[in-house]
Amino acid sequence: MVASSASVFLPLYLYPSLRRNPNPHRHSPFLSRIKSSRLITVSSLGNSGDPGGSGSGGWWVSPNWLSSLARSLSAQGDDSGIPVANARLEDVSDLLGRALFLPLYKWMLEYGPVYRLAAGPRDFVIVSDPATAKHVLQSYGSKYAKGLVSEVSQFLFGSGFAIAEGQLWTVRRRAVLPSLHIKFLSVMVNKVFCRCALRLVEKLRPYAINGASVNMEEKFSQLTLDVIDLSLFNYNFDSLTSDSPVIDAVYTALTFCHTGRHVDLLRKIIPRQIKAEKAVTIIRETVEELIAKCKEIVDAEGEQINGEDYVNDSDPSILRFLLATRDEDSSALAKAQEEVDNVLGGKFPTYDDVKELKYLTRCIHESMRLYPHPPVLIRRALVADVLPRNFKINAGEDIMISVYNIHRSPEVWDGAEDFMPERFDLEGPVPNETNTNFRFIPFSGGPRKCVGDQFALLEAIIALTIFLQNLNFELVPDQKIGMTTGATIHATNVGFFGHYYKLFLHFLNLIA
Ligand code: HEM
Repeated sequence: MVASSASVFLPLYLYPSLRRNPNPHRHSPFLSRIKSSRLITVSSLGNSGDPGGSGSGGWWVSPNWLSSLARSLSAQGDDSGIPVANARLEDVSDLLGRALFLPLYKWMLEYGPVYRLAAGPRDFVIVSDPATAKHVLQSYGSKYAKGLVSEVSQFLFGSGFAIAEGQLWTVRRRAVLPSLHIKFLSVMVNKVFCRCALRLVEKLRPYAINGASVNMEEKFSQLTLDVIDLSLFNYNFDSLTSDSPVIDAVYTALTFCHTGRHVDLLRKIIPRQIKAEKAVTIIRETVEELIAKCKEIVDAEGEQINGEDYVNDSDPSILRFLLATRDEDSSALAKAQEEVDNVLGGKFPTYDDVKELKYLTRCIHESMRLYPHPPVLIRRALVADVLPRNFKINAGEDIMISVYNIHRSPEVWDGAEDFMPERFDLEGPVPNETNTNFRFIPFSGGPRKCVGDQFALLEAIIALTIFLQNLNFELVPDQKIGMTTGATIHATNVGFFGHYYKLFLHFLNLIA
């Protein structure tokens, strides 16, 4: 029998940033009104002395202009049947400046699982209902496209796979899928996942010995970058032990993408834009170099892979997690740690061991349910459509599927806010969009579902296993940990407060 002491985890996140963009298909009279009026900017919304108040104190527009606008729009013959959310200024500053998904959740409770939101000169239909999400995600290509996400990410990714549409995307998806086959993943476990996780444990060991606290969000991000670089490109950025110009460039580009101010003419003048341009050049050059290197290896090896080795695209999984903050989460991780000790008895995890780490795997799923890494998915209607609840959608309309809302909706889950790994049957299949009927969609669903889901889940399981074998984590008390949106979800207050943990060495007590 094995006994152990404990600590805990939860997720990290990645997702596209949003940017408003005029919809040419609807409401053009209002658009031109908005463009010509001196509207307050998003950043000034957050610094208001009178948010949502009477309109005194220097506001150029009524504090409730969004709601008025939305109502005027629906009065103009909107027969969609979709309720319009009454957005106030303070909500909108949250929406655009901070954790995008939090006001969306509030409005779901008020207006139901499908509602319309006027976010400045653009309106979105927000979807928080599994059946509607399924309809939209599965109709990619025939009725829906990526739309806005592709437009705003072009600066960073060009016509890269994740944002490409049409034939270009089809060809790339067919080419990439086979490369994430099971044979590749099983090799990754030992060669990359274990290696990178152990390297991080070694970095953390002095903290555990000295009782110093550590910002774990930062460490997990570095670990992920290392894993991706080494596994996908066979390239060692070693971001855990050195400052890499490429990693710097990635951060710079992503931050710039989040703020979303890319006006072509200004790129050569404004220092921040010049810096972002340089960062993108570094990334492109590095990636081109890596691709050339990979091509050489493939040509030299000429390896053939059997069809049955390929990862099934409809399988689910997950990436990684943060340390949890609540009592029930701590006890869940203590249980996961006990499972790790029992199953492995201190040896390194292998690909086959992962099947036995059932509880730990469900902890990861549960953390992905509560903290989905892209909390929203964006689509644009290619044609007019009718959604499952009989709501009508016009061609060109933007839809935001709130994964966060679906995952936390009291209509969808019992005890939606609670961390309960056992809600996913330990003996059943790992949850995915298919076997939960789109109630659980951390990796999206339909044709544009994540291709790295298996990779991500394996990485998370192996990393967490190795951490739990070696370390105990205890959250430094009284930290204000919040969430915000960027190119990835971030914890707020990190840097001074937030996500600091005290580490302790974990001793495996083998009792005969
Ligand atoms: C926890 C980790 C991850 C999460 C939560 C995640 C989530 C997602 C989601 C939600 C999408 C679909 C977006 C949409 O429907 O608009 C997506 C797409 C994609 N993901 Fe992931 N992902 C993760 C890790 C990975 C990894 C490790 C890889 C590569 C090994 C990867 C590669 C991709 C690619 C290439 C696409 C685009 C697929 C397409 O457009 O056809 N992801 N991811």
